[in-house]
Amino acid sequence: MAWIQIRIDANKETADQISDLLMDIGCPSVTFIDSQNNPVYEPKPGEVILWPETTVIGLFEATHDMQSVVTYLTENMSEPLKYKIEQLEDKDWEREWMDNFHPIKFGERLWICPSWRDIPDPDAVNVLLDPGLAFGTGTHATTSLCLKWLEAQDLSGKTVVDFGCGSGILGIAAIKLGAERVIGIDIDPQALVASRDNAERNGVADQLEVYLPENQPEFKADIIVANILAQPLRELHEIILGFLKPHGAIAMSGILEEQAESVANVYAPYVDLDAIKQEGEWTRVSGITKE
Ligand SMILES: C[S@@+](CC[C@H](N)C(=O)[O-])C[C@H]1O[C@@H](n2cnc3c(N)ncnc32)[C@H](O)[C@@H]1O
Repeated sequence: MAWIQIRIDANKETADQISDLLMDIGCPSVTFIDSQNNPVYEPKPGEVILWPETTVIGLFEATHDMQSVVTYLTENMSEPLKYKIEQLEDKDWEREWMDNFHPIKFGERLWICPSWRDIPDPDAVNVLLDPGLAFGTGTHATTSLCLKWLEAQDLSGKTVVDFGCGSGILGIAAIKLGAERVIGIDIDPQALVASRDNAERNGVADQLEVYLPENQPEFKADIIVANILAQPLRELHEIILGFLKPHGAIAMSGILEEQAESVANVYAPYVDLDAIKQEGEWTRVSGITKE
């Protein structure tokens, strides 16, 4: 497959924002390089990039409309966009990209493994997921916070909602950790396709249902995990809490450190909240519903 990349000048303050914006528009691979010369680097969950001058590289299929990428970044960035767009030689790049992704462990027993790598521990709970598929691959701190929370729950026989399912990574992990049924909900139809494909690849398709919000059926779940953003988490709190049975467990991420208190305040009347958990600049708000 042919590829095209956008190289964007960034710094310590803007690198994460640019990475998040690229992921928002479905960029299948975001990497950082030190503008002063260090090798290509995929940050670990929650890791903060420290180089003063960083280049953020977003990779797209060659047919992608790069003008729409530039427009989206320009409209949403806090600083003027400085970038270069380059066509890539296929083979060398693909090799380098694949070399950069390794299985990642979350908690005691959960691994997210790219399909081209050996599974480090066949007896562990292994989710196969390729970083080439957008919408969440475990390398982002918000996904990591949710995976660690799920790994610590007793999911046996439970019904779980994956709200903002993206790649389906959280729902698939929940099934592999013991959940009986997962309902994935996303506003993006492509995310529903990706979730279904990934569930099939992991042999759990018969336990995962996916819906657009307007099509979701009536149901009550034991657990909900919602990795979207602070604003929709606040605005949709009645809908989100409405999915849960009494004393259901909820974990939310996609919440920046400075937004955590405002999300917690909205949920506090209905949820006995745990201590807020943080990775890098991202947080997780979780707890058990009071009724
Ligand atoms: C950051 S991704 C999370 C993907 C995956 N669950 C993870 O943890 O890596 C957020 C997902 O939420 C979806 N989303 C955003 N707002 C939503 C809403 N109001 N209702 C449902 N899904 C939403 C987006 O389309 C996107 O797929």
